[in-house]
Amino acid sequence: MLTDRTRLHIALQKSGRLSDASRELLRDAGFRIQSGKNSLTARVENYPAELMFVRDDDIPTFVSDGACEFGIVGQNVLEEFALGQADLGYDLLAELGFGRCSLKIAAPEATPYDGPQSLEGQRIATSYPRILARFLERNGIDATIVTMNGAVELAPRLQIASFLCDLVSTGATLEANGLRALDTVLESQAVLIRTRRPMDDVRADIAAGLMSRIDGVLATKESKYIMLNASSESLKRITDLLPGAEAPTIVPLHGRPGHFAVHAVCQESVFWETLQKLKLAGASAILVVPIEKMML
Ligand SMILES: Nc1ncnc2c1ncn2[C@@H]1O[C@H](COP(=O)(O)OP(=O)(O)OP(=O)(O)O)[C@@H](O)[C@H]1O
Ligand SMILES: O=P(O)(O)OC[C@H]1O[C@H](OP(=O)(O)OP(=O)(O)O)[C@H](O)[C@@H]1O
Ligand SMILES: [Mg+2]
Repeated sequence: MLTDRTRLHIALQKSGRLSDASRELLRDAGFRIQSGKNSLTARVENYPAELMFVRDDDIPTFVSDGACEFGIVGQNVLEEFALGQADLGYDLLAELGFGRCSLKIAAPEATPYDGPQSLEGQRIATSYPRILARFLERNGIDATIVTMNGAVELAPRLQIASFLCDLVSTGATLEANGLRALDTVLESQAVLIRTRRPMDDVRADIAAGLMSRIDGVLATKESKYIMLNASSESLKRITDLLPGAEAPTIVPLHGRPGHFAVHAVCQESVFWETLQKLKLAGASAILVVPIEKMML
């Protein structure tokens, strides 16, 4: 099938850990997606873009080759791909905040470990041989890498290797297999990538529109609108405490001389600790509300 060159193509994982959150991100950006889960492609009804549902391992290749202009993939998969390339064919545009996991060295509970030197001369099973090879090289360790495509946690029981290097999130899979995490090789989350292949002007415009909407969604995810009251003496201390807020709006409170309402967009998470500090600094009637849309 020839792809439609007047539309953008976005590669997403078909079914797996990143599928739902990838679609949700696009929906939050206002893109209406037509198809159900079993189709291999879907049109965006209200934007000249088409989604291609593929295995996550293929996403870096499709984007580098320009078959898809954009892709959403885990940094672990992207890094493993990149380490096998002489030149990169994509740019990393944004970290998306989901699909967080770590690539960790693990071994059966009783295996002693005093840092990477304990791996010297050992066999380590992994689906990420290039990332593991870099970790070993950086630590000056000589070990044998055994590449497996899945079920890496079984390697010690099968006596294929005494250590493994695999993705860990909650640690439940390691625990269920009598394993313990020993070292972190890579921290990962889903990222948005764009091809380095040149686009014609029309598609470059469509791509810029898509990016601006996604940037908006990412900015609103962390951002909150904060409102509070403060006296003139506490204003400076309070505005200094507002996380990631530029130029708050400060207006006098009607009928309360020397008192002000402070409104600000905070572009970082607002934690309970921050609210407590604001209160101690003299703020009252503190409200934190989510922001639905933002265009920067
Ligand atoms: N336990 C986890 N928690 C959070 N994110 C994870 C976890 N495991 C993996 N991920 C992230 O999600 C990505 C996809 O994981 P998944 O297990 O669905 O991949 P897969 O089985 O290789 O799928 P595919 O069929 O597309 O090849 C991983 O590459 C990683 O970035
Ligand atoms: O630390 P945890 O929260 O237990 O998560 C880790 C597990 O999650 C991933 O596999 P997944 O469940 O996606 O299945 P897969 O191996 O079939 O891809 C990963 O490969 C680990 O096995
Ligand atoms: Mg895969």
